[in-house]
Amino acid sequence: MNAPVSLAPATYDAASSLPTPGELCRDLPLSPALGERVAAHRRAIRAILDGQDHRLLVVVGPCSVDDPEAALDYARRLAELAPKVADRLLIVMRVYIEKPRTTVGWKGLAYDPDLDGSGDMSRGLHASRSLMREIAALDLPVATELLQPMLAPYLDDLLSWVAIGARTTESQLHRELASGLEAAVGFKNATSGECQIALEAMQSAAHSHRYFAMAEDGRPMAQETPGNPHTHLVLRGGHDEPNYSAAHVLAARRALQEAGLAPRMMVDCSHANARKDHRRQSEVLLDVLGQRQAGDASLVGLMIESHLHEGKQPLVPGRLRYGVSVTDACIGWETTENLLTTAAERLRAT
Ligand SMILES: O=C[C@H](O)[C@H](O)COP(=O)(O)O
Ligand SMILES: C=C(OP(=O)(O)O)C(=O)O
Repeated sequence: MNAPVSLAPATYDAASSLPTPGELCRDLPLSPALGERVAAHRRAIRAILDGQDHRLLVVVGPCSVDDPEAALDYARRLAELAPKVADRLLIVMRVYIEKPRTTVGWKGLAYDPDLDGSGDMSRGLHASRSLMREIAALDLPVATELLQPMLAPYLDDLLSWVAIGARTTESQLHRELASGLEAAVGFKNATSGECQIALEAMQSAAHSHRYFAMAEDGRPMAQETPGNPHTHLVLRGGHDEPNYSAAHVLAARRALQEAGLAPRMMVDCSHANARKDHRRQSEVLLDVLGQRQAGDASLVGLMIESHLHEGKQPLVPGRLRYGVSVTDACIGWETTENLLTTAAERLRAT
């Protein structure tokens, strides 16, 4: 007879234990003033999605945070620029602390803050929450991709916009998670380019769910969610084929309307829309701006992958260049500043 399957780990290593969400949030609390600020950021994003505010939502920042100091340096520059374009753009910073990988690779600050495979996840969680707190305190709304549902209760009080990525939009777990978030959620089309799964994700997330979750004290709990009405499609292209053209946007808008969903979309200027060449992001952005100027109000947002310096670098511990992406290639700060300033000017002229 087979031995009964044991679900307990063979050995328990105390060094691998993590803080509970409650413990981390007590160490790095959300002050009432910061809580108000996050609430205001969320309201501003919802107003755009509801069509009450006609500014363009721009989610911009590094592909991934590998160095919190460089991310903060970037955030300070962005926080200085944001008020100068605030009449036309609502700037939200990408603070991506976990990364989905096509096969394997570094999975982000939360998993491996030392970037050397040592995987100090406890420190990774601390660094991630601490950074998000500092960025929100600069009055920049914080955006992230929620990939591991267990991480949400460690961070969700700080998030104003959440991505469910191309590799997880079809996952029921992520739809359940989105249904309980107060932040707005963008569902990306699949890596194949298929958009239908994102529409289905929006329908699912709008409903209430009951699912397996983790409470503040780390205990499993049955989580009830109210449903999230503030979701939208993110067009990111697929298999190196862009999907931001006016024809693609029209097709997506019709599909949303036929599904009874609000016709609101964000275009990700990077990924397959840029055919994985970061320099093409400007081209995509200018095209989308042209569509907006021609009157397409369903295009409510843009996403840009940008860091302090252009390009990307291989992840070689001890030999990393400051402010250069270790995941997807990004545009540099000067290009970003010019692009956002140009975008605001063009929208003013419309
Ligand atoms: O934006 C990030 C990447 O495109 C995604 O995480 C996949 O990365 P990979 O193909 O380098 O693993
Ligand atoms: C991983 C990302 O995007 P996608 O899910 O579109 O590949 C990202 O925006 O970092």
